[in-house]
Amino acid sequence: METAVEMNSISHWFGKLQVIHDVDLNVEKGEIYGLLGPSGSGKTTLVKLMTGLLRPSEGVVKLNGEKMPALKQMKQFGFMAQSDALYSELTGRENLDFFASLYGMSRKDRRLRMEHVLDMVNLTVDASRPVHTYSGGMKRRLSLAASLIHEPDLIILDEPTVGIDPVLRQSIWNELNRLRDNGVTIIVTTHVMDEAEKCGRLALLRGGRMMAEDTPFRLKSKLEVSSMEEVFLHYGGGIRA
Ligand SMILES: Nc1ncnc2c1ncn2[C@@H]1O[C@H](COP(=O)(O)OP(=O)(O)OP(=O)(O)O)[C@@H](O)[C@H]1O
Repeated sequence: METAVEMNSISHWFGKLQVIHDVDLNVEKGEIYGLLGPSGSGKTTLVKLMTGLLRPSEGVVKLNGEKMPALKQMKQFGFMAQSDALYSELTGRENLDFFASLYGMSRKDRRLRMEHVLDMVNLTVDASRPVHTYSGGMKRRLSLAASLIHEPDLIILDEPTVGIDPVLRQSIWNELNRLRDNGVTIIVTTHVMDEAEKCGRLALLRGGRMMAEDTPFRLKSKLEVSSMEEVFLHYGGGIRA
């Protein structure tokens, strides 16, 4: 198996506060890897460290075997942050066109790809409206579409389905599974249990520490419990950091 993301002995401090404690993590190419943990456990910080948005105080991050930060790698992944980086005066389609242009896609590729990702997130009908008229969920969906516009082979999604209704959430997960089947690596942070259940492997975080890492099935069977909720409570709620 080839490794998409490798984190070795990662620790991170904000000032005097240590928020990540000696994390080792490997994400294989073509898997859906989840980071599950309560609020403040370090999920966003970890994904920012992966993407090179933050440099770790200690340790090494590699993307596709290359030490970060590396410009080439930074162009090759899609990142959907928690806060939407959209232009509210522009329409949905204009926003996507802008992001596509950053990646140097040709006009024709851009048009085809835009329509595809708009359809995927069910925004085709609303694509000509300015983003300031969108609901929170619509903005999230547009952000997701923007992170996929250049067909990246690694996508990192920070709580992608917050504010998205269950039907659409299901359709987004269908699309993520389809991308995975085509060899795309997906890293997703979540604190929603049914979403965690859909990941191939999961890392459970608590207080910036990796408490456990395995498939959802094995995490449950090791603890002899039947739900992810119980796993989450065992590692997240039952142990004080
Ligand atoms: N720029 C920063 N400066 C100082 N402390 C920070 C900064 N960013 C995050 N932190 C702290 O680091 C810890 C981890 O935060 P992080 O955002 O990574 O958690 P999270 O698991 O993503 O939480 P949530 O689910 O609420 O988004 C928290 O204690 C947070 O207050």
